[in-house]
Amino acid sequence: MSARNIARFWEWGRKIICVGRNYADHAIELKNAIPSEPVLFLKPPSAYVREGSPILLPFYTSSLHHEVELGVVIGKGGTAIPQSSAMEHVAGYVLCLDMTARDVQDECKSKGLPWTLAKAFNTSCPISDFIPKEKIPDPGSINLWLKVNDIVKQNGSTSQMIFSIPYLINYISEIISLEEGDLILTGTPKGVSSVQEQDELQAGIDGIVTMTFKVDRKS
Ligand SMILES: O=C([O-])CC(=O)C(=O)O
Ligand SMILES: [Mg+2]
Repeated sequence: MSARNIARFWEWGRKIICVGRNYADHAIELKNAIPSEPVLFLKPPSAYVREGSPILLPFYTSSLHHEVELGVVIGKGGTAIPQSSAMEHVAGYVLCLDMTARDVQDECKSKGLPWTLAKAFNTSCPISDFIPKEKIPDPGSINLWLKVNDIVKQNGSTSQMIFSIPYLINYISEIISLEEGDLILTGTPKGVSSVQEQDELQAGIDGIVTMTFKVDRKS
């Protein structure tokens, strides 16, 4: 049997752990409090979608939002990983979209219900090609951007994150053990907005990667 290739981690069926409200400007735009601890939720591996396939609008939303985020791919698992060695557990990165049915999330929030329908549906996690760790020596100071139909909507630096990548790896792994092939979505900067059928989403990390996805309705 050939060794598994971390560059195709999305095929392994591992978990996707998402951090919410990790940028103050995005917490403020949605009128949420700035968190004192990371806000966590999960997506299943069936949320992955790769370039060439569309992002499918769930039938139950009329406000599908884009959230561009840096994804951290775990290369070495662990429990209660100390911050000081956290980066040794990182294999690389991907650019991600945390697609969110915002109207459904608002309803869940008002009823005190979990965000599963808003965040975890099929194609809710578009990802770029795998970016080896060496290509991003300082993941705490890169620029993420997203355009809808060529109009810039999001443009933010990971230096604005409230909780750093080592902090998040330590915090998460105290609660949920991390495994090789897991992905951590680190939160979105401000500028989220809703997309429609046939819109084209383009996103990138300056100088590193770009990706393009079309929005479609399930036929
Ligand atoms: O739904 C939200 O706004 C929380 C979230 O995922 C983020 O901040 O990236
Ligand atoms: Mg998000």
